[in-house]
Amino acid sequence: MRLAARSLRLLWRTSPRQVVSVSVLSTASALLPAVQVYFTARMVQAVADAAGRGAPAAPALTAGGCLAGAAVAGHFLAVLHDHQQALLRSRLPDALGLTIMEKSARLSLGQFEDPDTYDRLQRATRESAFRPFQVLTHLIATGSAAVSFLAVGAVLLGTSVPVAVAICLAPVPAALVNLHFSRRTHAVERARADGRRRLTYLEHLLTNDQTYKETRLFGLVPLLLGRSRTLVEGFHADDRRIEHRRAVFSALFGLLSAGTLVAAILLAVRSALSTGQVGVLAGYIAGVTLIQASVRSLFASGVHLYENCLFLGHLFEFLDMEEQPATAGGMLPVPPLLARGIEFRDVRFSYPGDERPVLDGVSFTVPAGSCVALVGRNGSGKSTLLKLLTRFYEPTGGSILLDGRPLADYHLEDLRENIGMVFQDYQQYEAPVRENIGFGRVSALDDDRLLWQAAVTAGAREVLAGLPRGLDAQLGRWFAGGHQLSGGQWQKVALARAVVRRAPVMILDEPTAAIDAAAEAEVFDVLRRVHTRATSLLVAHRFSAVRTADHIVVLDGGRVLEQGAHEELMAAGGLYASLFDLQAAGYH
Ligand SMILES: Nc1ncnc2c1ncn2[C@@H]1O[C@H](COP(=O)(O)OP(=O)(O)OP(=O)(O)O)[C@@H](O)[C@H]1O
Repeated sequence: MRLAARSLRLLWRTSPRQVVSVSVLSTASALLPAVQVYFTARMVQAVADAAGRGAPAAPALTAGGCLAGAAVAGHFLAVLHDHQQALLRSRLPDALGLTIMEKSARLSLGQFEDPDTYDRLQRATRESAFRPFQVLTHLIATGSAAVSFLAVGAVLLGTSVPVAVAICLAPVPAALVNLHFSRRTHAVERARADGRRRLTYLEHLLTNDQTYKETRLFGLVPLLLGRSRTLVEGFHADDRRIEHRRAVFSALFGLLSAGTLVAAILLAVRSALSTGQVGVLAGYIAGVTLIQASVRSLFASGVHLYENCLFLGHLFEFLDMEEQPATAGGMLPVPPLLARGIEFRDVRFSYPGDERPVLDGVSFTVPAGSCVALVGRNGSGKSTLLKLLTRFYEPTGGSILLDGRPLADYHLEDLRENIGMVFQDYQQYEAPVRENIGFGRVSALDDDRLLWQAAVTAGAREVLAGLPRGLDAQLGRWFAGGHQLSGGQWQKVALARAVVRRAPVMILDEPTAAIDAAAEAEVFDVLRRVHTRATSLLVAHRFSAVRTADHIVVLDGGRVLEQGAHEELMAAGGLYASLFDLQAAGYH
């Protein structure tokens, strides 16, 4: 009931007008069977009286007219009902899709990196497309069936109470069978969350332009299709088993109601034969059929309502997920220029649900206005450190200080607004160049001069110059007229996006990995000249990039192994020197 009430609230918020009209129209339609029974009995009796005893024909015609009127009203009510229902059906999935997007926007990166969130998100997305609408439909069907049942029951009350009771109880066993199988279906669907996720991933691999080349070149398509088929067939085999058993049990128990119906009709015929009241018999036959139908519909829609509410629980489970706690921070604004810089003080970190320390007492300083490079083997914790600096995660120990104050003292949104960042896995927005750069500073989306400046600083001048519509050229292949850039060109655009922010803190995670060596040197040169006052943290594997930094910190296994200027580290002959020599040897 709680779920049904919550579903109704959800529907109400989406389209209050349609919810009211569909409910009113359904209730009105539900009263029609009682009207039908009443006037059928009146009409048949009046016809019998007119034919047998010469009574006037007018009452028969009036009752017939009312019956016809009820039929016409029923027709219009059905048309209106279908119209309102169609409006609701077309509106609901999109509105709920938006609700899911809004909720997703409030979740943390930690939640997004957790497979459990994906299970919930996927179930919520799947269910939101049609379940709330079905909840409403079945709720209305249940209500309408109850109204019909009571109304027809009231008309029939004068006939036979025991038969009416028997008719009402007959469908109960079949309904219980259905209830049992609804629970089974729900349990099975819940247990296959992992399989569903795998199937979605396989679908992504097989239907995505970015995965096309690898999957075709490595000949993975038959393998991936085979795996998808196995999963789908497994799901269908389970569903088939449940549905077969549901059908067999429903058929067996349904016989009970059919038997009762036959018995009730025989009773009615016998009683009419003894009293001669054919009108009552006609009303009785119509009523028995209608009451049987409404009781069956009451239980069937009740069971469906229950089933849909269970599934809709998935949507609520997602909507109820705890929201990003990190938004709770201090109110301190970030200064337009750092005075002291950034200090990592004994920073420790493990990912949620994983005991292993990824950062184990990291301490170093990025003095204001300087550029510090983070170097280390794959998996040494460089990107994780950046996730902490941007407060996508909180350190499990130690602290990060910005101008001497813990990060948590700053307003989270303000902190992020004051960081210009190029991510290792930066986005390639299927949007015009203007937005690909301007998303770094939404207020500058229409400021062509600023966007061009950022493009020039990031070495993307030629990229733009080569596009027919300049800033307004669409990028990517998803939408009409799009231009596909090369990997390096995309990266320059991503760099421009970070530059346009004009932030006091710049974080560059492999910002030039895809850019050719000549362009890389130029990019760093311009960056240093333009961003003389920004405090920067640079992660790079290429030593040509690392050498441009003022200070270098070498991470290994989540600890600072060594740090200093390039020459100092080379002289020390440690990991840095050996990695540098290894890379230099590659060029000889
Ligand atoms: N979301 C995550 N959940 C659990 N463990 C993670 C997650 N992201 C990274 N790790 C683990 O944390 C460790 C450090 O990863 P990180 O990405 O910080 O390394 P990195 O130094 O940036 O590596 P690379 O040079 O390959 O980019 C790795 O062992 C990785 O498996």
